[in-house]
Amino acid sequence: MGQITLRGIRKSFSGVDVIHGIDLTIADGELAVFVGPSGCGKSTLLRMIAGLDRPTTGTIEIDGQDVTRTSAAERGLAMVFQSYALYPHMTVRQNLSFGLENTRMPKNDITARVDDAGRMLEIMDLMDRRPTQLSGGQRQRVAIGRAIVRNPTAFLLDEPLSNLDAELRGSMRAELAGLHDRLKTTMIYVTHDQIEAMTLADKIVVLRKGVIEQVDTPLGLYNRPQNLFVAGFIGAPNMNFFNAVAVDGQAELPGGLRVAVPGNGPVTIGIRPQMLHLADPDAPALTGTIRLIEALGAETVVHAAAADGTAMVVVLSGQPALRTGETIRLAFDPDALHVFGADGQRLD
Ligand SMILES: Nc1ncnc2c1ncn2[C@@H]1O[C@H](COP(=O)(O)OP(=O)(O)OP(=O)(O)O)[C@@H](O)[C@H]1O
Repeated sequence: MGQITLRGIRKSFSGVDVIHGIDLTIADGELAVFVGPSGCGKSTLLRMIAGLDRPTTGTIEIDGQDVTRTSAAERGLAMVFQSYALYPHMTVRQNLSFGLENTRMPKNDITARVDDAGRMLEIMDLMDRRPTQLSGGQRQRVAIGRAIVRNPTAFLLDEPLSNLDAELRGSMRAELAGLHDRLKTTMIYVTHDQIEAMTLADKIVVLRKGVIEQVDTPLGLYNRPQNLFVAGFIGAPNMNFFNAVAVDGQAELPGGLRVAVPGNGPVTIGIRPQMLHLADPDAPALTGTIRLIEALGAETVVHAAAADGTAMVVVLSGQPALRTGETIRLAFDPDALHVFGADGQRLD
């Protein structure tokens, strides 16, 4: 089991509030990702779940038991950090078994667990090496192995891949997802990288300034962001935003294109760069002047500016014949629009 519930969690450091009241349940077996910009409180939240920090107010439950005042060691959780924190003077095998040697576990059982983890992570041939003789990816595997051998109720991972280069990060991400599929143990994973969050998570918790902005599946966040912050944070390149005024259920985009929108008064209309395509010559269109073209082969990223100066980014498939300085005329499916009110909340 490994259900984790946070109720009314607040945290202040020296009188400054950094977590403003968080209620959240992570189901048993779920892979939840905390994502948000630097300083939003992801690590602080994880450290409180781990028992390394105390909440100022609120309670933390694991499988229905209040553990708010329980020590880190007694919570049955395993934490993996960005800095692998391996013991440099010990071999890989010793690093893996060390945490179990202080328990009453028989030696044979320890060896069996360490071998299981070693096989799972494909590091059996590295067992006699010391951390300095390992690559960054191998070290991170050992750090994860050290968490696995403890057979924890849940894994808490704080930016575990951020020391690795982009390619290795991608393959380790896939390995972690595979590991979670096999172990089916609750995992909470902290990252500021929304692509990492999108590819790994069952559930994403988007944080900003110590507040939860939205909790949803990756596609739930992508398809129906509840506010401007989530809309702008999830998805790459970022969503395009146009300020407009809704009158009688209609608003005008740059170029004079009228679209149906819910509500009245000032609105922000969002369209993802991938949802735009070139308009037919005579059709009404969203228009802008092309500033920069990035030809990536399979797709072309066009940076343009509307007449009022609003920047927009368009991802077109293939290699359309476009030039900087030209006007680009764009169309989209009306369902692709995201409309937000003056308070930044989604309107439909
Ligand atoms: N021990 C501490 N004392 C004082 N302030 C702290 C302490 N730990 C964290 N903070 C503050 O709390 C806020 C949240 O920090 P936290 O490390 O949780 O953010 P984060 O989302 O994990 O950021 P990052 O992605 O940069 O690691 C920040 O403003 C930080 O300066």
